[in-house]
Amino acid sequence: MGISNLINGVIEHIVIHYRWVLVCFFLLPASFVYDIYTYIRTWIVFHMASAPKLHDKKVKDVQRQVKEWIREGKKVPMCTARPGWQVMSFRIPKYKDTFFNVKVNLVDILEIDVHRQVVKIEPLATMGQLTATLEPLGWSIPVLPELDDLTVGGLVMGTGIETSSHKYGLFQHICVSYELVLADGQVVTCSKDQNPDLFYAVPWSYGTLGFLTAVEIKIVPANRFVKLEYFPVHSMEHAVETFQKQTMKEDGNQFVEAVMFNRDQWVVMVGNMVTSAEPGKLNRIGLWHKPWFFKHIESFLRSGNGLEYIPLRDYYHRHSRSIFWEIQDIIPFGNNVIFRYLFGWMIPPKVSLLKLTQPAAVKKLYETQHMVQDMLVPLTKLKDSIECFDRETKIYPVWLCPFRLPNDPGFLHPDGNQEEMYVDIGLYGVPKVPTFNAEATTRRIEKFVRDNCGFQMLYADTYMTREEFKKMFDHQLYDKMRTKYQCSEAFPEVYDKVNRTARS
Ligand SMILES: Cc1cc2nc3c(=O)[nH]c(=O)nc-3n(C[C@H](O)[C@H](O)[C@H](O)COP(=O)(O)OP(=O)(O)OC[C@H]3O[C@@H](n4cnc5c(N)ncnc54)[C@H](O)[C@@H]3O)c2cc1C
Ligand SMILES: NC(=O)C1=CN([C@@H]2O[C@H](COP(=O)(O)OP(=O)(O)OC[C@H]3O[C@@H](n4cnc5c(N)ncnc54)[C@H](OP(=O)(O)O)[C@@H]3O)[C@@H](O)[C@H]2O)C=CC1
Ligand SMILES: CC(C)=CCC[C@@H](C)[C@H]1CC[C@H]2C3=C(CC[C@]12C)[C@@]1(C)CC[C@H](O)C[C@@H]1CC3
Repeated sequence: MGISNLINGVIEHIVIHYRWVLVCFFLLPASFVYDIYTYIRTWIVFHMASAPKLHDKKVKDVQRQVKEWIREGKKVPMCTARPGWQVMSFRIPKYKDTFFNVKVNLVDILEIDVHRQVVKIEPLATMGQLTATLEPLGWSIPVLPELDDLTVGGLVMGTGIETSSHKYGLFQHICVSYELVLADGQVVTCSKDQNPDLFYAVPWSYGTLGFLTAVEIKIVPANRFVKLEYFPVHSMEHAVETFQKQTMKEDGNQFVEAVMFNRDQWVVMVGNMVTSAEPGKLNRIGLWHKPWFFKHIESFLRSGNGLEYIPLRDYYHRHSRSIFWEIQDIIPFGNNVIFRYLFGWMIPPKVSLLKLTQPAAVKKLYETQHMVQDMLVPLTKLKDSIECFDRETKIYPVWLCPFRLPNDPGFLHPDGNQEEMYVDIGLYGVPKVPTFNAEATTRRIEKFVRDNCGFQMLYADTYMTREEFKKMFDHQLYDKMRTKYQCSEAFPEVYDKVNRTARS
């Protein structure tokens, strides 16, 4: 007994402290091969131009599966068949094992209509795929969430945010129309003019109103570079003021974000697209040997204000290589210059593969001593929120990204009756307060956010009760649509998919 405990302890120590061995020798090559596979597949699909032709056939297959569920007596609710390990969150949804799994394998970009300025995309197309497609054509989508593997479907049914959100809103606010297969198997299209109630109820519905089969998203002209200015600030009061000023600026910055390295050490960044770069100021931050972007940002705290030109796609995916700053816990020496030159081209390991291969000891460690949360609060509450999160977690760096929240119908709208500026506060990392307890701390933070008219992003762990959840999110329109489209047997409620006990 004593020996087996000792052996288990040693194994656990190795698994936790030397995870990089598995990651470097197996996951990085596997991620690389997987990327090449996706790249070749996409290339073939595009060059055979088969994607648009096959769309209707693929939608019919989704309808066929829903009708099969009806024929079989609607025994259990439905969900997509996308495996839980591929989902961009800490957790694996438990319901995937028991629900009726519907395969929605629609992975292509269908049409780029430059006259209407929209791109029509299938739900499993990823952000990496979209930037790779649109950029060479001189287009982009106005809000491009940065992790390459985020899917269009997940961002519509969940939510998406980027540094241009203070201008354009969340991912849902750049969507023009959705095509869905409903619980009775019929296909509907909804937009602001056609079935508007359904259109406003779809975002944040987490696949509980129907299966998404295509989305039309606005496109905007894209320039080659982002002129990025860095403003290091050394006091919280001044930093909050700078961040608010840059967000609300009259003539408008195209991109605004800030990274806090501790309560009083911030770097506020503002960017604008430009067609050319000043000589000597071009920085291709996406190259394999470049320092992790958050480390690069931190260097401005020492060197003072900065200005550089970054290729557009490198800017969009600037946090991808270091998975924000999560990679430092996985490959602690990964930012070492020798490692970067030798192996940087294989970085990052795929989030899905990290999830799939994480040993039980690592999972437990992340559950109890790690936090991944995005809290959306009114910009006017930024200082109070930071003080609360600092008191509760002392997690740094912290990501700050402002966004415009229009007063549209649906799951979330501002407290007053008019549009309001909000800010996403992203906490990713190891809490440094001795009192941290995953459930109790998160519940206190959730209460603070609710009391301040804020929202929690639901890819993260939510510990709220159903009543608290309904207080945070306005269910009126959602409930109406669930009744109208007979969803009660077909899909669970959002809460039943996202609460902590629904995910393992
Ligand atoms: C005119 C045009 C039309 C196109 N139409 C379609 C279409 O109808 N359907 C379609 O699916 N594609 C379409 N594409 C996409 C095309 O196949 C992409 O350009 C290709 O995926 C890679 O482009 P790249 O060489 O710029 O990628 P790179 O810049 O070499 O890619 C680098 C990184 O981008 C990310 N990435 C690239 N492709 C993907 C992907 N498929 N999935 C996930 N991440 C990826 C990965 O992180 C990858 O490591 C179109 C492209 C063009 C130019
Ligand atoms: N910058 C950003 O904005 C970031 C956002 N995120 C979050 O990540 C999540 C997206 O991750 P991703 O892995 O792409 O998506 P997921 O697979 O996590 O999907 C999210 C939800 O959308 C539903 N869904 C997805 N596709 C369809 C479809 N075709 N029809 C019906 N329902 C669908 C899923 O339903 P089901 O459960 O049935 O599969 C699931 O409930 C979002 O919640 C987003 O907020 C994460 C990191 C960064
Ligand atoms: C920008 C916004 C709104 C959110 C960013 C969230 C991400 C930083 C996290 C979403 C899923 C997270 C996972 C991990 C790191 C942080 C995220 C990418 C891991 C890779 C950490 C290591 C674990 O072993 C697996 C995790 C899977 C999910």
